[in-house]
Amino acid sequence: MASFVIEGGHRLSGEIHPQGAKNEVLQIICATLLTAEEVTVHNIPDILDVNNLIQLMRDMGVTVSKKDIDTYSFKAEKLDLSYLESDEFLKKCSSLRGSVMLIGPMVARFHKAMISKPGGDKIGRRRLDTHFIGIQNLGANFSYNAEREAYEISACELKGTYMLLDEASVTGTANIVMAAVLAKGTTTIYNAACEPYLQQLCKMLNRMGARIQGIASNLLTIEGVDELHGTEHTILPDMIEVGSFIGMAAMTKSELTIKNVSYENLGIIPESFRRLGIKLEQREDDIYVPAQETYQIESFIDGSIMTIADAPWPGLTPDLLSVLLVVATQAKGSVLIHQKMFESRLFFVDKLIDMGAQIILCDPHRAVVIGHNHAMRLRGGNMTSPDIRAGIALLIAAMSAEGSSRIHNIEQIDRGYQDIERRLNAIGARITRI
Ligand SMILES: CC(=O)N[C@H]1[C@@H](OP(=O)(O)OP(=O)(O)OC[C@H]2O[C@@H](n3ccc(=O)[nH]c3=O)[C@H](O)[C@@H]2O)O[C@H](CO)[C@@H](O)[C@@H]1O
Ligand SMILES: C=C(OP(=O)(O)O)C(=O)O
Repeated sequence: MASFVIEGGHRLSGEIHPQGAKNEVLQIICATLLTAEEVTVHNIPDILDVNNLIQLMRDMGVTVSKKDIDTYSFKAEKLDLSYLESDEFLKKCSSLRGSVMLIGPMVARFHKAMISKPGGDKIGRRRLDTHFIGIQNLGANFSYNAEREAYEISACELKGTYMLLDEASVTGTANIVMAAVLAKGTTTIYNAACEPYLQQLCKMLNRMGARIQGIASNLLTIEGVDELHGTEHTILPDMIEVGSFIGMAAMTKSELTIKNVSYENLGIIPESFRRLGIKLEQREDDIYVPAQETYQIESFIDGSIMTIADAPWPGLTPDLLSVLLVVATQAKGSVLIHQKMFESRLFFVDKLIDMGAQIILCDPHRAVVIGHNHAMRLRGGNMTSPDIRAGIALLIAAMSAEGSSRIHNIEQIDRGYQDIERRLNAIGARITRI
């Protein structure tokens, strides 16, 4: 397991470019299975989760060509269906959360799929009911093979229907949409998730010949078609990385320009940082964060203590709460961070408390942060990254801390942040991978 050694206290300056969005590209790559024709995808980030999925596609028999540094084409003309039943395939799926989204396209085009319990971060229970019930509603059968700890899914023909999802699951909605585009008749999905990841997926599917209406809303209507065609697609900048860089600039009192952020697709993210008192400006499609000696957390209009909570899009993504929490430790004022969706994502705060942060963990979902107003610097520490976003939050804490820190298990960070130490060192950080 690799580690980062971070020498804290260095200001950053200059420009940084966000990578392509991890959570979008996982959906897009799975969707390339829906056609026998070539799909070319630009702005693919070079990160562990994505590289593992690309390798899985190759193993399945998809012709994958690397056309440029961040451009790949996928041609799923024929698949090795026997590989999908192999122990190796099941093992690979179990270490990759995004692999669950193979079910929708596989059942739609090849009438069968097999999947082990998918991996991803250990951030609490992560149920798959929305995926399974949605695809069952379209006519697929699911059976659990206890010996192999895998689900076998089959369907002669999928038929469109109306469904009201029990929760607006991001990957669940993507899976159902990918199944429904080739189903007979019309599918209506209410309480659909509508993150930019999904908007991008639906737009790409429409370019491939699908008929999806209601994009960007929680009511999608999908008229099934017989087949889909090849297309080209460009992944949006990763909004979670953009937010992580805003937090990093504020914590290290740095002046930073985050380039080409696709501002219109950031939703409530910039405003959430502003509520912590962080100044940021939209300059064309860049975000400029000025160097700030201090930032003051706002109160609600009635004077009550600020709460920052996650919610399904267009609410605040849960993937940025760990970053917002760490940034609050150096703000002036107090804030309640309420992680409603996941139940084990806040436990990393004990590491911040060890570094000197003032945080009360009220329960697994809520933490009160009492900001130091930079009067007391965090101390460097020795810690392990429990999940991808806690990992980047700890990295931000270490970059702002006094002295040197060590973060273990940085594979968690590599899962979602491309070449992060090189990019941060280029703007003034001191991070060494060992
Ligand atoms: C590969 C990928 O794209 N991963 C993202 C995706 O995971 P993923 O699609 O797995 O997450 P889901 O949207 O299914 O659900 C996330 C968690 O939130 C809960 N939940 C969800 C919706 C809702 O309305 N109410 C509710 O409580 C679920 O029970 C679950 O515990 O979406 C999550 C939620 O934005 C993000 O953290 C993950 O980074
Ligand atoms: C939780 C995340 O990823 P995954 O769903 O892949 O575990 C994330 O990106 O913050």
